[in-house]
Amino acid sequence: MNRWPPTTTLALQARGLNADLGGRPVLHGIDLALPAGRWTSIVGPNGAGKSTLLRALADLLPHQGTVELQGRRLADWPARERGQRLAWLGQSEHAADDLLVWDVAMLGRLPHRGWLAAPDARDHAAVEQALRCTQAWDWRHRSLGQLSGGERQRVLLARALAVQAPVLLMDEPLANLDPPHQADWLTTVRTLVRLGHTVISVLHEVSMALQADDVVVMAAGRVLHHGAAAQPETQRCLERVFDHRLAIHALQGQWVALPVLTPFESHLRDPHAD
Ligand SMILES: Nc1ncnc2c1ncn2[C@@H]1O[C@H](COP(=O)(O)OP(=O)(O)OP(=O)(O)O)[C@@H](O)[C@H]1O
Repeated sequence: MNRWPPTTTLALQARGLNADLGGRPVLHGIDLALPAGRWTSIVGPNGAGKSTLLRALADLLPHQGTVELQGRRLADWPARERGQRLAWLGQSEHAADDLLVWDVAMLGRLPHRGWLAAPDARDHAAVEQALRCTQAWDWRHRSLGQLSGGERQRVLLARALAVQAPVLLMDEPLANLDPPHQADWLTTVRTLVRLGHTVISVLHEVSMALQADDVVVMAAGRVLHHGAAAQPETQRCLERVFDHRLAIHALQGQWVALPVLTPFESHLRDPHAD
């Protein structure tokens, strides 16, 4: 039987993490140990604090408490080394519309390049591999502003992949992606994990989140549960945190979350009534 938590090294560890937004506490003393070489999904209702937690883990947000990346406090890593080890894909990221797709992906190589140094062959190879992986290679000469929402998301994903970091944090990476590209993303994540990378993603699609090795369930700025996706305790916690408005079923060797419909009086009024 598989034991959980797995006895492995940690990619990221948070201790006593608190964060405020707009003067309001949003994260409340979060302790979290995220194992290396696994894919962890962070799931919870709207406003639970998932994005805030991810941003705090990436040190993109002022916070109290400590975060360690590969056993060393974030603040103690030289910026460049940290940038090589921790890649980030944010939610609805803004990037300059006039930048070419190639140049956006090349931004992922900045932590690997010397000050004002031109990209070398390794940078070119990493960018090409990332753009091909997200099937954005054919648009490399187009500007970001000429792309649809999903195409743009694939370029931003390529930028994160081009870093070739051992740890990847992704907030809503599936936003705007059609089903084939969601499936491609899944394949990419599985491949990265097989190669020893750590992936931590915030996902709204619970069925997709259940494909991960582990799931962190959040509500109201706290971690309610952290366990293997296949564990019954994890799945019951997910059903609970969404007020039993979804039910998790086994289907063809995968876990799927289906909506639970309850009869309720509609807030929509029939304009022809009366
Ligand atoms: N700039 C801000 N100022 C004040 N409060 C904020 C700000 N940004 C977010 N919040 C609040 O912080 C809480 C956590 O937000 P966060 O975006 O981390 O939640 P989330 O779990 O990622 O939500 P969602 O599933 O809707 O993306 C929410 O209650 C939200 O209203």
